[in-house]
Amino acid sequence: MLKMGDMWGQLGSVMASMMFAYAMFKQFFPDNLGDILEKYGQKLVAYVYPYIQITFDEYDSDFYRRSEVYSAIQNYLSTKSSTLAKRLKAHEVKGSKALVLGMDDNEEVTDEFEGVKLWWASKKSATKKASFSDLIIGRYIEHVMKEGNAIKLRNRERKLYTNNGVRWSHVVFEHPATFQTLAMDPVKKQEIMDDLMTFSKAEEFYKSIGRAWKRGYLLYGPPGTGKSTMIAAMANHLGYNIYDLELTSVKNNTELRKLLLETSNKSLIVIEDIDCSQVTLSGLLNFIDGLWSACKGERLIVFTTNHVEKLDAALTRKGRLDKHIELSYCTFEAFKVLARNYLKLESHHLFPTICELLGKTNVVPADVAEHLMPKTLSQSADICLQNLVQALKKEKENGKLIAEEERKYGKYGAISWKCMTSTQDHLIEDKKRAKN
Ligand SMILES: Nc1ncnc2c1ncn2[C@@H]1O[C@H](COP(=O)(O)OP(=O)(O)OP(=O)(O)O)[C@@H](O)[C@H]1O
Repeated sequence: MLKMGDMWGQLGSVMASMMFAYAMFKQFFPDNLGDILEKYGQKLVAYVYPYIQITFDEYDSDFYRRSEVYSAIQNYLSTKSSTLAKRLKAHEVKGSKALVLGMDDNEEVTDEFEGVKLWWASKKSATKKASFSDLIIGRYIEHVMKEGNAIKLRNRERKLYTNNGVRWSHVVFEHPATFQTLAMDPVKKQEIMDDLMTFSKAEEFYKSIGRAWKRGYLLYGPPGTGKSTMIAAMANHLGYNIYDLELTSVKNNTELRKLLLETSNKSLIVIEDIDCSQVTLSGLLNFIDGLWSACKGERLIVFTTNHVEKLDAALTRKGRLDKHIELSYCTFEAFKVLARNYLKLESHHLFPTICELLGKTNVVPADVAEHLMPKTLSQSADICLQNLVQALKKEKENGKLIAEEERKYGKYGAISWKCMTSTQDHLIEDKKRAKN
């Protein structure tokens, strides 16, 4: 499929040239004035002709390989789809997720940067010698390079690595989760997105303070609250690969070191269910800390646990891991995201009832999502919401019974009883009947 956003993804010519000029001059001078004036000498041209033209070759003349600047420009122009060229070329690009369209030779695209209008054109033939200006070209090209490389990163095919012993193998990572579809408190969500973005752009900062460019997150919360979903959303947000490190198949520190040194930059290293591992988390962190200096580039390391209370206190104290994120039971705000995802609903007359019930129950987003997922093609949103209301009412009743048990038999008696309720609902019914 051809993607509109990739319209300018390929300049598709032997050479790309960039022309820019202050917009107001463009109104007073014909485009070919430069050629005319050039006949009368460079000095006169520089004095009268307001355009500056810079050419970027597709191939590096010394090494005969494709220029990185050229491909960053291609990526940058791929977002300038608002100014469509009339003649396009289709290209298949290695490592990119879709076929892209680019402008044909001698087509033009306009851009604006800090109030200056610029024209990009693709040409087959070599253009005349470039003249440079310090005024904006440095900053503009820096901007094009930065944006172009970021776009390339977002578009690249990403990978999910898993280890079997000391060997990484990978599949293409195509998890659809995004922060938009993640059900959680919107303020907390925005804070995490900002934190990730700040980290991904902080190379200079980390360098200036003499620290490795890495950040550690701890995600904790009951099963089904979205820890794995958040990891996928993080990787999609940043355009990073994921390394899912299975610690149980790593025999010793030498193996761990080998695996970690093989991870690439712009990656997210995940260690799930750390509370179930033989390795202590603080031991692992000490080891990793010593290792990072050998790794170039940025890495995020994410630990997950269902039982934060089991983790070493030395680890959970501030400063050991950069960010602790609790994923919790479904709130009404989180429910609204799920209703939007699954039922395309912004409001419904059952929403106030659901809001009240969620306030009185501990239900994880995975269970709410399960009820919102239509069971048949014809199942309506009304039925899904009614099923959810029924399930929440039942959960509320269970909660009341547990509180009662807790009063009678103490906390631990009630907890073991709660464990039974998830699989043996009939026992609750029996208890209820016995009470009546
Ligand atoms: N916060 C959430 N937002 C959106 N979907 C969610 C969320 N939490 C759970 N889900 C849904 O429930 C499914 C299971 O959630 P997920 O695996 O992310 O939970 P988890 O906390 O990682 O669980 P576990 O601790 O058992 O690994 C997901 O595939 C997703 O469909």
